Parts: sequence; structure tokens; C-alpha cells
Amino acid sequence: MTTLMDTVARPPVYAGVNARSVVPGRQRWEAGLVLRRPRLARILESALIRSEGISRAQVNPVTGGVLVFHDATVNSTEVAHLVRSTVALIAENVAKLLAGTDPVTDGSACPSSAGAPAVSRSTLSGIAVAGGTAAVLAVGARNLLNKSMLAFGGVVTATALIIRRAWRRAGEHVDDGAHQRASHPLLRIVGRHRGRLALASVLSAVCQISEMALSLFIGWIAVVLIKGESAMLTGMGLVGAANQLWFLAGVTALVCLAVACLSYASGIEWRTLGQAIQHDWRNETYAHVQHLELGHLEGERTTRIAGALTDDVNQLGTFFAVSANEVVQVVTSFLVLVPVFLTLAPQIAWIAFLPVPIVAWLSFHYHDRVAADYSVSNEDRTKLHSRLVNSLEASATVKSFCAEDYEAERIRDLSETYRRSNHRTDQSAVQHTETVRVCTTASMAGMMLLGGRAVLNGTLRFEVFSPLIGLPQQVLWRLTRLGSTVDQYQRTLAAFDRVERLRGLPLEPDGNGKRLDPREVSGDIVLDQVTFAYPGRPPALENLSLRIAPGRVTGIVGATGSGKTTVAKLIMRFQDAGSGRVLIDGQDIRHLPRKDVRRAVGFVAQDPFLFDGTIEENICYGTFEASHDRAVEAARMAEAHGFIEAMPMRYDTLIGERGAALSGGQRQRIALARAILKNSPVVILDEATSAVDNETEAAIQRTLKVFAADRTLVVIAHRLSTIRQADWIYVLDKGGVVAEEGTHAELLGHDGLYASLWRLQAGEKVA
Ligand SMILES: Nc1ncnc2c1ncn2[C@@H]1O[C@H](COP(=O)(O)OP(=O)(O)OP(=O)(O)O)[C@@H](O)[C@H]1O
Repeated sequence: MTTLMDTVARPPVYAGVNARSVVPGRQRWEAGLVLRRPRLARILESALIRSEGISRAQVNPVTGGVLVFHDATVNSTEVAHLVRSTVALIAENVAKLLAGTDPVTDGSACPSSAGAPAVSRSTLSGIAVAGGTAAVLAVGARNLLNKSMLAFGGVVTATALIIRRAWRRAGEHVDDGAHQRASHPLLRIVGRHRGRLALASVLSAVCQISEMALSLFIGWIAVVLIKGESAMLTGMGLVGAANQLWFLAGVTALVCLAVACLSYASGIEWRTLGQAIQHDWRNETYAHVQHLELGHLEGERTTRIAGALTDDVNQLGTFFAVSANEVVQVVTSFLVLVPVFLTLAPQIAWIAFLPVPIVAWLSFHYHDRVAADYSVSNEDRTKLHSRLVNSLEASATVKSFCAEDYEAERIRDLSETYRRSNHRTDQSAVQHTETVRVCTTASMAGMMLLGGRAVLNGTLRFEVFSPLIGLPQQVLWRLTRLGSTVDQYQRTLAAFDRVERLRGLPLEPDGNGKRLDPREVSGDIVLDQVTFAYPGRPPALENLSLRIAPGRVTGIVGATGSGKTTVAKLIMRFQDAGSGRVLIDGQDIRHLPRKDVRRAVGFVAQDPFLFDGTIEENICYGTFEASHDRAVEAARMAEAHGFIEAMPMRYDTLIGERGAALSGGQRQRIALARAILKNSPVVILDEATSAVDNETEAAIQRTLKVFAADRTLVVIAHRLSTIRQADWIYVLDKGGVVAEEGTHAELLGHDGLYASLWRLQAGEKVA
């Protein structure tokens, strides 16, 4: 496939494109180049779509957003490179691409955009330094106060604009272009706990104000010690240094106590909020995952789903438990400090707050730069985790192939990749924190110098300056943590994106209101011209028609991969047929509620899953209200009672994860007992006794005869002895077509596929 990329030998890197979020299979970018340029947006979109591995691309000229979906043939880094390079190529050829274009969609519809790629970005940069520039210009002004106020105005404007823009963009990038929602992601994360958020915020704010008051009192103590007495306190009737000291010490102690109480209360409130958010998101997401279509569940890695439900959901709560508290404290500090400085020391206000827009800009710029790195690092962690779990689960297989070193090597490689991607994010984080520290320290020095000079030349009273010295320091110091707050914010948005993606997967569609009462099901099952293919695979079943007669035993045999299990999955409605119909008692199962269908059909899978728990809990799974006696009766019918009784704890024996403490045959018999206990009118046994010995299987078949007397039994098996007694047998061939059908005797008489299989299994010589 020829793509726009093929024409570029070494694509230049275009700076005006920033990653907004990267999750497996999907990336979101922001390209200033296409902003208000619908034609360029269309060109970029089609260039991306034509690229190898890209399944979908959307470019929005209104927001500048680029949304790319890709398959597993390309990894996140390659897609990131593709997006950057494609934007770079288009940026280089803007004039050519816009020339001779149709007047409806090209630049003529938006003349301001011509020749101004990434206008918004350069505007942002301009704004970011506006405070500093204003401050520098202001130094030349005649009136000292005007000069200071002008500089301060620049600082405030720059801060407000930077924060406003960052907030808006954060809200944009988590949404799909097609599903823009009004509220910010953080508000959506908080959900119904906004009241608690407000309470925690108020407590934090009051706590912060009390803390600032504390340093005010400490500053006054310094004034009393240096000057002998504070004029302000004397004016309030407190005469004498000793009295003033006692008063200030007493008030300081009281405020300390208040700070401790408020800090405790707000800490508890934030943590409770974090826990409540985690609890809600975990439960709601898990409930959603439980109702996903099986195809989607199988398509997602289990460890990835588990990661979203644990790490990502925890991240959502942790942000509020820790970082949000800091944000509230910083904001409160500024809301208090700005008027205080403007009133008491306007001449040094600008230098005190100058680091704010710079640090804010640096933090949001950092956030832009490392967004993709964080997502890649998360992805690497998931892969490592998945591989670790896999190789631990497969330890017997690994040992049997003496592949311990091979597995260790694979883990080492993945760990190395994870280490490298983590190193990138760590490096950026440390760089950012240290840059912020330099800015804030420089501002402190500047404030000391300017404030000190103002005190010396008499334009500022020492009594005012002394308590104020500590305040900005206290707040600016917090700004050094803004890097990690932004870091947490970034992680939270990425986690939110992953959780939302999981919650965006479609649920199993249900019937159209008709009900199926399992007690009235006779078990007449028909597959009528059914064709079904797994995604990206050739059809597993093609125009398959067969009937499973009610109250009878139907056997299905066939070559491996011929679609026997797929037939069972269609009857269980784990999957829906691509074309054709599956009928139960004459009703198309697509029109019936899945739960009704699944209640009517019992299924024992080829590799049954047993839960970590006791034998009895596993037998009663799904029939939770069943008594011990019923569980024992089911176990007897499945020929499981004997070995269970021989165990030290009998039915209370713990069987470990996936029933690891049982043999394959024992696991199968417990799964069979579970299906028997369910007592559904239709039962499908998919190789349900393949792991038990012939003698036990014969015993099971004898009891199953009694069990099957009043129900429909479908037996899928490779071992023909398992199904020879069936009332009717279907022999499937490759591609899911019926090669032969009939009773055991009739099929032997045909001397076809079944007969040759029978002879093979019976040990006869095959010609
Ligand atoms: N989840 C899946 N995703 C993609 N393809 C699948 C999936 N499950 C089965 N297949 C494919 O569908 C075809 C039919 O599989 P199915 O499990 O129904 O065969 P089977 O007759 O039960 O095989 P066996 O006797 O080995 O159990 C096979 O080619 C298989 O590779």
C-alpha cells in the first residue's frame, strides 16, 4: 500500500503536534496546523487512513484534534512517529496542498489561517512570557507603583490565560470527537461526590489560611524581638515586648492547634473522597465488564482489564486523595496572598508572583511533552505484567520444555523496555521539578532584594515586610510540587481514558422483550443456514443446518477446528450468527433475553473453569441456593463423589486457583456435577469427559442416561465411544459443514468419514 509516508525518506519533526493520550489501539493528538483549516484536516485524515495498520482516523479542524485507531501490526511508538511525520510533511507542503483547491473547504473559507500554522501554540508561548516581558518593560516606567502594578497585571493575565487554556484542553482530549461532553474529566471522575469534594476543599482552604496566619505571627514575633515592640500591637493596647511576646506565642499555639485539627479533618475527607471514587468506579466498571460481549472480553487481555480495574481505578481516587488537596491549598494561598500583597506591599507583588505563570506554563508544557511517554510506559508495564502472570501460570509447561532461561530472557527484555520508558518519564519529571525549583528560588531572591531596598529607602515598613517575607516562600515552595501534581494529573487522565475506553465497549445486546421460561423449554434446537466467522478469520461455520431433537441425545463429532465448540457457543448465545438463525423451540434466540437462553442451557466447556474455593462451592456455582444433599447427589451422578469423599476435607476441600489441586479428570467431573445441579432442560457437554478414564466414563454415561431421560443432551466428543449411544450423530467437516449424519449403526453402514474414524479408534488397520 502506498502511503503519504512512503514519499518521505527522513521526515522532519514538526513541533506543532502534541500527544493528548495514547492507549493501546488508539491515540489522540493535537495538531495546530489543521486548526480552522478543514481542507488540511481532510488531507491529514486521508493520509493517515491510507497508512499501514491504521484502521480509522478523525481530524477535527475546529479543535485541531486528531484521533487515530490502529491494529496490532503497528505499535504505539510507530503510530506516534507516523502522526508526527505526516503532520510535518503536510506542514512543509501547505502552499502546494492548498493551491488549486475547491473554494468551499480550503483556506478561503478561513482566510486568517493561511501561513499561520499553530497560531494558538505561539500565542500560548507569547502569553507564557507575557508576565516576564511586562515586568521587564515596567522597569523603565517612571512611577514606581505604576511600574509594579503593570508588571503585576502582566503576571496575573498570563497565569489566568495559561490555566484557562490548559483546563480547556484537558477537557477536550479525553473525549472522542464525536462525543464531546460538557464537563471536565475531573468532574466526571468525582461524579456524585461533588458535595464531599466541596467539603474537603473548604477544610483545606481554611487549613491553608490558618497556616499562612501562623507564619504571619512568627513574622510579628521577629518584629517584636528586633524592634523591641510592634507598633501595631501597641496600637491595639498591648504594650511592652514581653506582653506582646506572650500574646503572639499564645495565638501561635492556638493557630497551631487549629491547623492540626483542620489538617486532620481535611486529610480524612480527601482520603474518604478518594476511596469513594475508587469504590464507585471499580464497581461500575466491573459491572460493565461483566456484561460485555464475549468477543470483546476475549479480545482484551485479561491483565489489561484487571489493570484498568485496579491500577487505573486506584489512580482516579489517589489523585483526589493526595494531589487535589495540594491544588486547593496552592489556589487558596494565591487568593489570599494576592490581595494581601496588593494592599500592603504592592511594589514587590509582581516579583513575588512572577514564577507563577512561568511555572504554570512549564508544567503544562511538560504535561504536553510527556503525555505519550506516560502512556507508552503504562503499556510496557501491562505487557510485562501480562507476561509474568502467563509464565507463572505456565510453570509446568515451561519446566517440561526446560525453557526457564528462555522465559527469564523474555521477562528481562520486557523489563528492559519498561525500564527505558520509565527512565524517559522519570528524567522529564526530575528536569521539570528542578526547573520549577530554580524559578521559585530566583523569585525569592528577587523579592528579598526589592523588598529590602524598599524597606531601606522607606517606601515599605519593615513591620509589614517582615511577616510577608515568609508567605510567598511558603507558597512558592509548594509550586515545586506542581510538577508531581501535573504528573499525577497526567496519569489520572490517562487512567481515566483507559477506564472510559473499557466502559465504552459495547454491552451484549439483548432480545426484544419476549421471554423464555426455562421450565417450559422442550429443547428443540435448530441451526438454520448459519454462517459465522470470528473477527479477522475465515468462516468457522458456513451455511450450517442441523437439528437437535428435543428429549434426545445428539452427538457431534468432527475434525479438530471443524466448529463443534462454535456450535455450542452459538446455542449459548456467547456469539451471534453472522447470517442464518439459531432457534430454540421455534424462537430465534436473538430475540430472546440472553439470561433466559443461558438458564435453559447447561454447558460444560472443554476446559472448565474452577474457582479458588471449596469443592462444594464450585459444584453449587450458579445454583447458589442448592443444599449440601443436592450437591452430593449431583457429584454422585458425575462420578465425583468417590474421589471427593476420599479427600481429607471432603466437600470442604480447597482446590486452589483454577482447581490446581485436582487432576484434569477430577476437574471435569466437578464441572459436570455443576451442570447436573443446574438442572436445565438442555445440556451441552463439550469434551466433558475427555480426561477421565474409560471405566469412569462408562459409569458417567450410565448415570447420564438417567439424567438425560427428560432433557435434550448434546455431546461433543472426539472419542467416538462417548457418543456411540447417541440417538443421532452429526459429523462435521472442516469449515463447519455437515459431512454425515445418522445413528452410530447407520454411519458405520455408510462407510464414510465416521466409519473410518471408528475403525481408527477401535484399533483396526486402515487401508
Ligand atoms: N475466539 C476465537 N477467535 C478466533 N478464532 C477462533 C476462536 N475460537 C475458535 N476459533 C477458530 O474457529 C474454528 C472452529 O473452532 P472450534 O473451537 O469451534 O472448533 P472445534 O471443532 O471445537 O475444535 P476442537 O475439536 O479442536 O475443540 C477454528 O479454526 C478456530 O481456530
